[in-house]
Order: sequence, then structure tokens, then C-alpha cells
Amino acid sequence: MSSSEPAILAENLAKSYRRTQAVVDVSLRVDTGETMGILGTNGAGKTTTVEMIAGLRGPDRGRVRVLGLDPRRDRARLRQVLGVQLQDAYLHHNLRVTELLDLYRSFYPAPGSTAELLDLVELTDQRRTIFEQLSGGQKQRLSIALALAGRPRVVILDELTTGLDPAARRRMWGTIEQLKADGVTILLVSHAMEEVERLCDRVAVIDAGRILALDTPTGLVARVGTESLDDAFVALTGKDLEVTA
Ligand SMILES: Nc1ncnc2c1ncn2[C@@H]1O[C@H](COP(=O)(O)OP(=O)(O)OP(=O)(O)O)[C@@H](O)[C@H]1O
Repeated sequence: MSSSEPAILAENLAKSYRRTQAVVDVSLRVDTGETMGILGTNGAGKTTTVEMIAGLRGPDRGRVRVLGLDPRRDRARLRQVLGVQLQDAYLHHNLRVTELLDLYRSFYPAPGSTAELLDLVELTDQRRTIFEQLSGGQKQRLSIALALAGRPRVVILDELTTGLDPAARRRMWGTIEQLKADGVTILLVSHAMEEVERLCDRVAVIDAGRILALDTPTGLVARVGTESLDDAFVALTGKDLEVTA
């Protein structure tokens, strides 16, 4: 990867499921060390976009590079440096928390320690618990620890704090701020304005499979001429995010 190449490059991505055109045309460049937010209502095409960037879905059209690698062709190499947390994690439901962490750690050459990962997402007390007996918020936190198991340089987080209580949400933001300080590149799908404003260097507003605007949170507000990012989102999409979140 040349130094001028972004950590994530997506060019003119498109993806349909039968009659639904989930992603019509999405292009994104995320620089190394940058945190990019993707904001949109339910069904806007956010998950489909990040699944294509992660190599989990092949685009109908367009091109993706992550750290210079093609996510589908260079899957094995990319797995060493990319961490992905998705909404519906496909996990072995009868494994214990530490067993799942150790399974994921075994995929990587230089993983984080189990104790460190448990501590990061505050699951040390639940380390012997079977996955399906965890609460929704605990499962969510475990999926984040699994995404970080290999000490990735690029992380994709889909709805990081959905289902977490306010205190857990704030602690998770602290974890992400630590990753940012370590220079990790982050792509963060979110429904939460406060989260995006606090964590994201830039944000892409996506609706009906297209990017409507892409700027810093303050730049978006200034450009649209509203008081808040919330209002800017409504002005851009004609939809209220809180109602659909
Ligand atoms: N596997 C699938 N098969 C058929 N249609 C799908 C599939 N996955 C998503 N879709 C449709 O594609 C569109 C975009 O979905 P996507 O999950 O990418 O949106 P999203 O922005 O992530 O939404 P949410 O906030 O609800 O997670 C929606 O209309 C959805 O119903």
C-alpha cells in the first residue's frame, strides 16, 4: 500500500437483493487513523455497504480496497489486519466466553491477551458463561471483543452501542477513543448522533443506498445550516433518525 492510499477505499459500490436495490452507488475513502461514521435510517444500506467493504458480500458493481487488499481475493491476508463486528454475529452459541475469545485469538499471529480483551469490554466476571446465557448487552460487548481479538489496524463496527445501557455505552466510547489514539482506522455504523459527534472525524449520511453528504460533523451542520447534527440529518434525508432507531 502506498502512503497516499487510504486505509479503506470503496468506489461506486452497488448491491441488489432480488428486487431491492440496497446499495445504489456508494463511494468512500477513509484515511489511515481516521474514524468514519455511517449514519442512516433502517434499511438505508449501511450494513450491506460495510459487508461489501469487509468482503462478506460481493458487490454487483464497484471496487473495494482495504489497506490495499481486495477483501474477496486477499481474504486470508486481510483477516490478519481487519476486525469486524456485525449486527448478527454467527457464533457457536454453546461455547463459553473465554472459549470464543480463544477461538478468535487463534486466528491471529499476535492477538491480544484473553484477560486484556475481557477487561476491555468488562466481561471478566462472565468469562465462564455460555454465550447463549449472556444478556443482549453482554453479547454485544463480546462481539466487540472478538472484533478486536487480533489487534486489527482497521475495524468495522456495525451498531457499536445499540442495546447497551447508557453507562456501558459511555465506557465503550472510551474504548473506541483508545483505539483512535492507537492509530486504528475505524468505520462506525451508527444510529446515535451523540456517538457520531463524539467519535467520528467525518460522517457519511446514507439514504436509499446513496451517500447524500460526507463531511465532519460540524462541517455537515454548517453546510446544511441547521443547529445540530440531528437537524442536519432530518434536513438531508427528510427522515427522523430517532423514530427509526
Ligand atoms: N439478505 C437480504 N436479502 C434481501 N434483502 C435484504 C437483505 N439484507 C438487506 N436487505 C434489504 O436491503 C436494504 C438495505 O438493508 P441494510 O441492512 O443494508 O440497511 P441498514 O441501513 O443496515 O439498515 P438497519 O439500520 O435496519 O440495519 C433493506 O431494504 C433490506 O430490507
